[in-house]
Amino acid sequence: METLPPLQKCTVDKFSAIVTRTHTLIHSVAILFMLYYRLIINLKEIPISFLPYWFLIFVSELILSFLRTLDSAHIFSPVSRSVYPENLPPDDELPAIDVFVCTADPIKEPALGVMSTVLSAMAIDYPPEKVTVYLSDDGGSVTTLCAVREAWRFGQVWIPFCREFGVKRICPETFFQAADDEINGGKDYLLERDNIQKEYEEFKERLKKAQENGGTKDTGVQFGPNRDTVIEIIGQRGCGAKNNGKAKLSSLVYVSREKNTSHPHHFKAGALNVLLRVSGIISNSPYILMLDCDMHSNDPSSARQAMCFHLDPKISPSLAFVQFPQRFRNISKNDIYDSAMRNCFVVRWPGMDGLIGPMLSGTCFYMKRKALYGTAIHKGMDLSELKKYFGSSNEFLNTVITCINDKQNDTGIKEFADNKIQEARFLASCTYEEESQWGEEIGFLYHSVVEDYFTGFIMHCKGWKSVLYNPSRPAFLGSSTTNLNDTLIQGTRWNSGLAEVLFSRFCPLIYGLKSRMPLLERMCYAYLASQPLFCFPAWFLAIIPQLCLLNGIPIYPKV
Ligand SMILES: O=c1ccn([C@@H]2O[C@H](COP(=O)(O)OP(=O)(O)O[C@H]3O[C@H](CO)[C@@H](O)[C@H](O)[C@H]3O)[C@@H](O)[C@H]2O)c(=O)[nH]1
Ligand SMILES: [Mn+2]
Repeated sequence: METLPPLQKCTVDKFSAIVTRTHTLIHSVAILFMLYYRLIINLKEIPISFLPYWFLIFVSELILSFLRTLDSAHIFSPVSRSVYPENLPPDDELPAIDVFVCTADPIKEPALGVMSTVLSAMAIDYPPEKVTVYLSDDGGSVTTLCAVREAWRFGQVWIPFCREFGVKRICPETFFQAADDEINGGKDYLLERDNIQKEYEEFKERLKKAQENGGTKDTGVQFGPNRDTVIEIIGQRGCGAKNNGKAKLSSLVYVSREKNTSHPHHFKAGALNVLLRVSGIISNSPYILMLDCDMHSNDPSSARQAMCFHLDPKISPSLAFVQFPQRFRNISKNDIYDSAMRNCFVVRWPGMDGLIGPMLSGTCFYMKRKALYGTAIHKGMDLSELKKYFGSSNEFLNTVITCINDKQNDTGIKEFADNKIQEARFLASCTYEEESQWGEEIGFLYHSVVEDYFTGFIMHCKGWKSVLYNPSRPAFLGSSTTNLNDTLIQGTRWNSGLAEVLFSRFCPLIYGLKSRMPLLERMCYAYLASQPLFCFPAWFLAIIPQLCLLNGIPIYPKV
């Protein structure tokens, strides 16, 4: 049998595994000694008034030992991966990709940053007719709608420019800010660069005006707290005007779902599920790249890198998503709050990658659409069965059938009739999900505000796998929290979301056991879900030893 050239390789990092396992062993022995000391101590010798202190310290030590034990699973067998995109099938055989970009607040997430993400997504190195970019605007803002129209206009010159000169920094904002543009072009390049820079300044100016006027008056739509769906095909496989029409552009779609204060909107998970349905009837691509609006693409080759995993027949049948690490461009020198989250992306995720896969991390991942459609769905189901899961739109159900039969459209948007827009609006309405399994079994799950963690966990429980790919050039770059206030708000949200999972029937240690998730992977999920418990030892150990010291109460053995 002919062997195909490899698409990807996975290497176990043996040295790191030995070091970390030895460290875990030594650490565990120390923990056992400590627990032994607490247990053999004769409580009768301790004055009654000291007992509460002893008890709280002991509880803290137990919680920390428990967390430490769970944590050790992460580093059991770290792996690293490499890809060979040159071995991918020819462009016309590559599968189509939908890109989802989410924005929610036009003030906190300024239009220029959001449009940088949109433009960088449109400029990825992939056949443009196979890419459809969707912008979900949960803020329902006229400014964003105007801005995305302007972005399409600027894209007509920006994308041909990136293609022609092989620009890697495909986000215009970072391209023009950087001192070195990584390109060794001649006079032609410099001239063109100057032209594009002028166009970029004008584009920024137009965005600024749109922001000042609250959008221009001729948008033809009205937004408010209770508002209708707005879906607009901003551009459909257009051609770059400045390149004699040679360089094609991917399609761009704007979606602002219906909002009504009497219906729950389920935050980002709700927005993503609307995009899943709307994109289903527009382009129905088998793979989806998800990006937060502050996370732009920094390397055009990420799509091909991800396809090296998704198209590898050895791993692809059970592969749900390829996660890229989140990397940030605004990290301060000392990063005292670990806003870069190196503990996840550098240490824990590569370790989980050696088990059944890293957790879903909200943004920077290429997901297989089918994996979001639940495991209860199988080939041969009829429309009435599917309706119970996916709601009542026959048009959408047909796209689900195409998806589960692996017969998806590989060419992005084909033709787009007005009646489809009507159907798309119906799919984005706030009542569509009633009497369906959206958010329960289908799509992104609503059980927790950390929808990424929870959706990924359930996928792994159902037998799907994931991989982490960490290229040397960051594939995506975003902005992280940089001050204590924002870090605390974000931390509170994450921890309350994790607590929702920990104290529910989905508690990873129990639910994972029922669904036969491997023990080490279960421990990793349980570790993250148990993060909120850290607050108890943190409080107790920050207060009690000091009080005991001042009052002459011994809580540790004499040395
Ligand atoms: O109702 C909402 C709320 C948020 N978002 C978007 O969701 C993204 C993430 O929200 P953000 O407020 O920036 O949350 P972070 O804490 O920074 O996000 C991290 O944590 C989230 C929850 O786990 C993940 O979804 C994200 O991908 C991950 O980057 C942003 O693009 C928002 O615009 C919506 O679209 N609708
Ligand atoms: Mn964010």
